[in-house]
Order: sequence, then C-alpha cells, then structure tokens
Amino acid sequence: MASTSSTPAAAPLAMTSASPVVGIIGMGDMGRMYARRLQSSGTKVVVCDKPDAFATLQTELADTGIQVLRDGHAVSRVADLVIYSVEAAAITAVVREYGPSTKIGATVAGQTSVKAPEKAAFEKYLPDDVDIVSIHSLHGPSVTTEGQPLIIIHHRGPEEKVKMVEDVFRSFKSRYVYLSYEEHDEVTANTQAVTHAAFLSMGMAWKCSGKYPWENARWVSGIEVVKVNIALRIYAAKWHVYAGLAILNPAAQRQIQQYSRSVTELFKLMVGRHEEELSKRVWAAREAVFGWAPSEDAVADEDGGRHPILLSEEILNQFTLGTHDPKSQEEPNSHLSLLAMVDCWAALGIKPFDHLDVAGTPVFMLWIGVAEYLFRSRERLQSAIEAGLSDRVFRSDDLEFTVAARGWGECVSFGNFDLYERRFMETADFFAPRFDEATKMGGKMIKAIQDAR
Ligand SMILES: NC(=O)C1=CN([C@@H]2O[C@H](COP(=O)(O)OP(=O)(O)OC[C@H]3O[C@@H](n4cnc5c(N)ncnc54)[C@H](OP(=O)(O)O)[C@@H]3O)[C@@H](O)[C@H]2O)C=CC1
Ligand SMILES: O=C(O)C(=O)Cc1ccc(O)cc1
Repeated sequence: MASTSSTPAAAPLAMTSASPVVGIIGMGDMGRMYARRLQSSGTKVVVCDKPDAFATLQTELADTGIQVLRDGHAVSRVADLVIYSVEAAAITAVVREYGPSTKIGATVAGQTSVKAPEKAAFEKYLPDDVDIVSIHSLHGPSVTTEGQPLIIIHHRGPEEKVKMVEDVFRSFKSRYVYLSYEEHDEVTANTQAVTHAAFLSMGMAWKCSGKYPWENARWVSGIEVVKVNIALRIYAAKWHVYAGLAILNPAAQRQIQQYSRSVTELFKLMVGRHEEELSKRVWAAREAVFGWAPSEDAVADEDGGRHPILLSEEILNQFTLGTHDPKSQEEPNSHLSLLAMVDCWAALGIKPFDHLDVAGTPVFMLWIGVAEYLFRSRERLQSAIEAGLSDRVFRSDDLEFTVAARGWGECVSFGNFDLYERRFMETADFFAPRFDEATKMGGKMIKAIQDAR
C-alpha cells in the first residue's frame, strides 16, 4: 500500500516567480514551525490564526518576512497551497468557513493528525476547482523534520500537484510517504493512537498512586526511564492532539479497546496466579509479533536481519532518573504495560516493525524499542512473568495501571472530548514541575535511538 521516497535531500527548491505561495491557517505549534521553516527556505508564506490573534501575531512575526493576514478568507484568496493546521475537532467548522474562499486552481492540504474528518470537510466545503493533496508530519514541533516521515496524500487533482507539494517541502529533508486518506488513519491508529493509550495510562496510574515514579526505589532500570520520560513528554504536549487522533480516527477504537482488554486479561491472569495460561499467552504473543520461538533467545547477530534490534543496554543506561544508579540490581517488575502491548499487537495481527519503516513516529519507535528489549531476552521476559504472578509490592501499581487503561478505553469509546481533557489535564498538572527535564531527556533518547539505527 504505502510507498516511500528515500531521496529527502534532493536539489534545493529553485525559487522562481512562479513559486507557489503557501498559506497556513492556524498558527499554533505546528503552523509556526512550518511557517518559519518554509520562509527560511525562500518560500513566500502567508498565515493567519483566529482574527482576535491578528495583531499579536503581526507583532510577533514582524521581522520574519512571514506575512500575517487577518483571517482564513484572506489566506485562501492568495495562497496556491493552503495548509489547514488547526485542531482536528475544529477542522469541519474552519473549512466550512474559509474553504469556499480558496483561489481557483489552488491546492489544499491539512496537517491534522486524523484524516477522516479532514477528508469529509474538504470534500464537502471546498469548491470543485481546487485540488487536494494533504500532508502530515509524523513528529512534534520540537523534533527536527530531517529524516522524519512526511505523509503525502494525493486525493484530488493532477499528479503535478503532488510534485508541487514535494518541492515546497524539499528543504525539510523529510522522508516522503505516500498513502491514501484511509491508509493514513489505519497506520496511525496502529502506531500513534494505541501507543499514546499505553503512555497515558502509565501517567495516570502514577498520578493516582500519588507518587512520582522517580521517587520510588523500584524505578531504576532503563526501561522505566524510557516509560517515564515519554509519558511525561506526552502529558507536556497539547491534549487536543491526542484526543483528536484517538477519538476521531474510526480505525483507532479497535486498537485502543484491545489494549485495554489485553491489560485487564493479563492482570487477571496474574492476580489469579494462572501461571500456565499467562505464560502460554505471553510466549505466543512474542512469537507472533517478533517471530522468536519460545525456546529462542534473540540476539542481534542471530536475528538474520528479520527485525532491527533497536535498544541496547548501553543506550538505555545513558539515561537515569533522580539519583538512582542505573546499574543497580533491577527490581522485579511485571512490565504489564509492555506485555499487554505485545499481546494487543498479536491479537490484532499488527506487525509493528512493518509500520515502523512506513510511518513510525519517534514515540512509537521508542515504544517498540523497549518492547523488543524486554521480549528479546528470555530471561528478562520470564522474570517479568514471574513478577506478575508473585510480586505483591508492585501489584497495586499494576492495579492502578489496569484501571487507568480501562478508563482511557472508555473515555475514547464515549467520544467525549471534555472528559478526555479533564483526565489528561489532571494528570498533566501532577507532573508539570518535571516537564522541562523530561522533555529534554525524551529528546535525547529519541536522538540516541535514531543515531543508533
Ligand atoms: N503538536 C504535534 O505534535 C502535532 C500536531 N499535528 C496536528 O496539527 C494540527 C495543529 O496542531 P498544533 O499546532 O499542535 O495545535 P495548536 O493548538 O498549537 O494550533 C492550532 C491553532 O489553530 C488555531 N485555530 C483554531 N481555529 C482557527 C480558525 N478558525 N482560524 C485560524 N486559526 C484557528 C488555534 O487557535 P486557538 O488556540 O485559539 O484555538 C491554534 O492557534 C492538529 O490537527 C494536530 O493534530 C500534527 C503533527 C504533530
Ligand atoms: O510521536 C508521537 O506519537 C507524538 O506524540 C508526536 C506527534 C503527535 C501528533 C502527530 O500527529 C504526530 C506526532
């Protein structure tokens, strides 16, 4: 289905008088990042946010060369490529308002993380004489665009419009990935939505336990450091981004509900001490997802190039939390969040490594990395199973995690944005004092894993 281009660093865009004017509607984190990058590559950029933000935006961007216009009508009338970079829940209303003003022959794109509402809005409200070639950068605004996937969706209009979009974004040096609208939502449900569900559940479980994981003597190993930093990185970002891609993506429900089911079922097997059933299920999931038979340890050079080995002990041990010594004895931990993730992938027949190369976000890459790290060693996996069955100290954390995963599953199934915001923000407030530190460490981890690949 997907095809990717591996020539991100092609010749720089030659700017001529015929170069397209790029218009950006929505100057939040992503809109600003796009505007600045495009402007510095020599593209003419016109932007707007809501009309009440006009004056402030004009002052802020006064010396940048980026032209600030009053609203989306003004942007739509002059831009050859219009990019809607607004909240997913707002896309319908915003396109309904400004779409009809789009210049004849222009091309329209959206940055929204979930494409079903965007596609419906474009088809309904854009005039027939404009084309649709949408986009989605699969990374947050603080991550370099270089080498990251940039999805391009050719939905309506001639092939040359795709070329125009490719040329506009050439300076990003991103890796172009070509998908349809539907393929986009399927892939991002498998990669982003379910991954976020796991991290959101971890954060909420820690908050509900009333303790910071880095103050707990058990939170010392490399896997925990990744979990904590990525969870905090997600809670430090904007809730609507995660709510939109979970609630509005028709393909995401199945994954998120399965994750919640996997967590609950594995937890019940642990507390019921159903050793045989639990072991059988975990080892079968390992084989289904990673291809390693239960008797087989997976070491990089025995791996026959089947899957990339992403995280090594050296990489993991570069990162520590608090004053803990990362080399100290690892405490028993069921790693319920990871056992459930692999169980969920197995239950849904998802091959995470196939997605990684097409449309892996940095967060997804780290998540597969730690899952693979736990599962590739038979000893590590066996001790997680044993901890799940017999460790009593950790059980209350696993209970909180199970309740949190069920809660996120329900919240998404209700489609309730207000509830999502409340759950998200209450947890975010608990962790806020550590956001700066966690975001920096999360950034370093992402860089370390990318450099190691
Ligand atoms: N942040 C991320 O990591 C990524 C986000 N995305 C997607 O990109 C889109 C933007 O995300 P992000 O920049 O993070 O979110 P932000 O909330 O930072 O930006 C959205 C901006 O759009 C503005 N806006 C809303 N309605 C209008 C309107 N009628 N006219 C003009 N501007 C309007 C918002 O104003 P106000 O705040 O007043 O509502 C806000 O400034 C989302 O769809 C998101 O899913 C994609 C990739 C990564
Ligand atoms: O990497 C992730 O999953 C993130 O959390 C950052 C992110 C958020 C929204 C997107 O549409 C793309 C990337």
